[in-house]
Amino acid sequence: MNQYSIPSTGYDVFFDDTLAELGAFIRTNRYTKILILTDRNTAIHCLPVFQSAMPGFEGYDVIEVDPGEENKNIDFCVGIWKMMLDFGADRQSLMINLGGGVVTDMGGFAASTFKRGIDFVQVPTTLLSQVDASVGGKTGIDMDNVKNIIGTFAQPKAVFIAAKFLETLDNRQLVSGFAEVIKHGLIADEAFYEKVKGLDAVALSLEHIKHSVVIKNDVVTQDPFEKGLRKILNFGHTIGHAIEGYSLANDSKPLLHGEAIAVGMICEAYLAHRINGLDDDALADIIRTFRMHFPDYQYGQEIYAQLIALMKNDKKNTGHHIGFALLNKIGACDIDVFVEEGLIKESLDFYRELVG
Ligand SMILES: NC(=O)c1ccc[n+]([C@@H]2O[C@H](COP(=O)([O-])OP(=O)(O)OC[C@H]3O[C@@H](n4cnc5c(N)ncnc54)[C@H](O)[C@@H]3O)[C@@H](O)[C@H]2O)c1
Ligand SMILES: O=C(O)C(=O)C[C@@H](O)[C@H](O)[C@H](O)COP(=O)(O)O
Ligand SMILES: [Zn+2]
Repeated sequence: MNQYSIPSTGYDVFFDDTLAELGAFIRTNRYTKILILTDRNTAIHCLPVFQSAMPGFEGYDVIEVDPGEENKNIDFCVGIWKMMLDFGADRQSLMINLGGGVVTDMGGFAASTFKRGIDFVQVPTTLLSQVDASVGGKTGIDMDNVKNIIGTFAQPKAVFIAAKFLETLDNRQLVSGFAEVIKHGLIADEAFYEKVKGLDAVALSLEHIKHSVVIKNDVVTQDPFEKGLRKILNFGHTIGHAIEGYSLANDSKPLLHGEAIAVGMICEAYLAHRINGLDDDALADIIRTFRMHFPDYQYGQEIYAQLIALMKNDKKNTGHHIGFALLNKIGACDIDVFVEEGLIKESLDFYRELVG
């Protein structure tokens, strides 16, 4: 039985630990073939939960990929497309993406391009994918450490959020997802930010998850193709994605997405303070919050050229100008703020000296 749902852009986001709505969706839609995309970890921890929620439902094939951001690329996508062919998927087939943001992004991309697009649903199993990645229809893969540079806007047929999946998620992954929860408060809802900023990620309740999704969904339903408002969801990501891409290429234990954008949000809060009216207290509060939850990231000035080169691929850029979404206060964010390289480097210095 459905406990709670939110209408999005032509589909619903269901919150339901029993996955009963997913069962009903499958029964009602009579797909010719059902494929479930997992990674190795969600095959172990989440597929059995899915199977026990749907006893007797056996008519599906499973495609399993290696876990992790380093595998969110065209090679794995080709592997997925080949498996879809091998399993005989046609245009009336359904792809169920059962996993974190890597699986929902790459599975959504693979489904939205296979035979020019087949139906897919998102069953997010990490905090990050529940509060952010599964909602809004951004799908994609990375290339040459440039994040999400190939992709589509493609809406799922539904999103099914079962918080019980989080029981097997490790603490580092929970905290990574918490970065996007905090971001949602910072860009759009000061009271929510105040409520969650001091919590432990493991103490987040279903209500916090729902509210975070409501904030994201409110933005993406107003601007599904990121023509304007939706860019606020990218606060922290111009610098954060560059740091994430750099870390993926260079670190033996790369930063997770949430960890990287936490660094990015501190740098971009600094930029907001310098040029967009964010006051001293707000900057200090944001720094305190992220440093309380996230590990410091050490880097030297010698990596700035690589970071700037990565930022030059940001999708919010216009011509040679690097685009940002910057807070003007906690709970409000401006878009299309273009910042020159000298000041971006100053913000990288600011973070480096802060953690140095
Ligand atoms: N499309 C969007 O709007 C959007 C939004 C935010 C982030 N993203 C993308 O999401 C990705 C990050 O997603 P993520 O943080 O979920 O990472 P992830 O998909 O890599 O999952 C993190 C790890 O947890 C494991 N895992 C997943 N569910 C589990 C469970 N229930 N129990 C145990 N282990 C489990 C995975 O196998 C993986 O090792 C990035 O690529 C980021 O760019 C997309
Ligand atoms: O949904 C959005 O829009 C977002 O920007 C959410 C981000 O948290 C997410 O990381 C997204 O994948 C970034 O998209 P990109 O277009 O900057 O690659
Ligand atoms: Zn993000």
